[in-house]
Amino acid sequence: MELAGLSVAQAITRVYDNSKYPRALICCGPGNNGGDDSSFNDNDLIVDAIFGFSFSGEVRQPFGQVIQRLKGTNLPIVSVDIPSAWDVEKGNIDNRGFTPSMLVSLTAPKLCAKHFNGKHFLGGRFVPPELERKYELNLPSYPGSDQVVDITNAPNEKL
Ligand SMILES: NC(=O)C1=CN([C@@H]2O[C@H](COP(=O)(O)OP(=O)(O)OC[C@H]3O[C@@H](n4cnc5c(N)ncnc54)[C@H](O)[C@@H]3O)[C@@H](O)[C@H]2O)[C@H](O)CC1
Repeated sequence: MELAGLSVAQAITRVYDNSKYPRALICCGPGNNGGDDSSFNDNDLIVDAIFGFSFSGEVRQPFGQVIQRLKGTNLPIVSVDIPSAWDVEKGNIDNRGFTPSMLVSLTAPKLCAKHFNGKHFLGGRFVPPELERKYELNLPSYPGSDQVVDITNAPNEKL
């Protein structure tokens, strides 16, 4: 989990210069995808760590209010693993969620990432090679000791 968090931080600093975006609001949910909450005011960027791959169905309260606020914001949103309220496989069905500016997929992109066209990083550099082979994950190479790899222009069928 710490390595996943490091990946997210590294991906954000690649795209959002810390001098221009010094304050980030981290929106966290009840599962492993997050664990914190704060105010929307006085921030430059929002990190959406509300729901990850165990999200299903329609958003239950009190999270519905948070998703509505995120739908209305003009601030850039960086989603962790899954844009919250998106169907994990089908994406933003019935426009229930928002479209983030950037997505940091962890371990491997989930099917919903096929419906995302913004800046896309892969993080979570902790998959043992034998598991990668067993599940035919076909993960891209991480440069040097980087914790993230930019997969914005990677063809969907290769992920
Ligand atoms: N397991 C791994 O290999 C790794 C996972 N990582 C991160 O963990 C999340 C998945 O975590 P998990 O706890 O399984 O699920 P969520 O974070 O999605 O939280 C589930 C949480 O949400 C509630 N919930 C589900 N549906 C709804 C709904 N419709 N409305 C309201 N609330 C809902 C549910 O009850 C639970 O409380 C994964 O995506 C990664 O971000 C890391 O990558 C490390 C490796």
